Amino acid sequence: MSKLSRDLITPLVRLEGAGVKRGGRWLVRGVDFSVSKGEIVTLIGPNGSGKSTSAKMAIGVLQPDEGRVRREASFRVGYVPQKLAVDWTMPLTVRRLMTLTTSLTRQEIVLSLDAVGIGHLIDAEVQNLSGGEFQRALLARAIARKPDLLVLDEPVQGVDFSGEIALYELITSIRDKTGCGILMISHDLHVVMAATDTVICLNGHVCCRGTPAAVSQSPEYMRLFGAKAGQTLAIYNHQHDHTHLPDGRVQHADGSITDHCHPGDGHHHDHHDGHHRPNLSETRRGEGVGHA
Ligand SMILES: Nc1ncnc2c1ncn2[C@@H]1O[C@H](COP(=O)(O)OP(=O)(O)OP(=O)(O)O)[C@@H](O)[C@H]1O
Repeated sequence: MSKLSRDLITPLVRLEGAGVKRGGRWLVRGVDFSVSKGEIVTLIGPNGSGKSTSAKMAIGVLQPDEGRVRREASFRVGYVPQKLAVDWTMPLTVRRLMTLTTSLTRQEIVLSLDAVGIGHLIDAEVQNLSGGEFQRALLARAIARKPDLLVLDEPVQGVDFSGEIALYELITSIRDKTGCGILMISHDLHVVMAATDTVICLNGHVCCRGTPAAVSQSPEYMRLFGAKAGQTLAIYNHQHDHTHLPDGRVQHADGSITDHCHPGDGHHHDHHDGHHRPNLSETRRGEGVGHA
């Protein structure tokens, strides 16, 4: 088999029925997804639904307590964390931020900062960066490692709408130029990067998965957000047939409550085709559908 065709079919990472248990409680269970080279996978789901936990299993920071995670031997990860454990009372320049955990040459630092459009901020204090500039600095830090898999935990937090579009364009161009796989955690339940190949919706398990809708093509969407937004963002509109209650029980569409999900519920692994197809339709940004 040629290297190229092997690369196309061998995922960089694959989670198979993976779960993490802490203090007698399953944080996530039955998580199945993979990321291949050049592929963009976006995890969505409410707060506490297991997005970060699943991403941490993918990169090996957390070991699964059940199921398994297969990783391509010796692949390199670039990780943009949701939070950075930094003492913000201490002055810190962008240059120093780049080398907090890895050693990089000056040229590697300059090239990475230039690649994300903030080469001029190399000596700026991190505390003074705007939300968008800070996210770019974190992105530069991750791509400096020349990763095969780039993991981005909420890359657009603290960034306004036009900054969000610009960041998503940047992430897509990094994928196009380097061919790395991207695993992204989205802060939004319904709006994802249009270039996403697969959306995985988590709620303690995989509730549903699919491609983002081509809403971005609709004239109404373009009128609302402009043609540029349409190229960058897409709506993932989906409806679940059950709700996970805070105490771990499950409320079904008919109002009944059980300890576990029914076999016919929107679990990916209970469906014959393996996928619970989302209902894709034209929805405006911010118009939510009920999330289970
Ligand atoms: N080490 C741990 N011990 C116990 N519980 C944990 C641990 N780490 C995470 N959790 C819990 O696991 C659940 C999933 O957390 P996780 O951070 O994966 O969710 P998330 O979907 O990324 O959330 P958010 O959108 O708020 O970032 C949460 O209820 C969290 O409190």
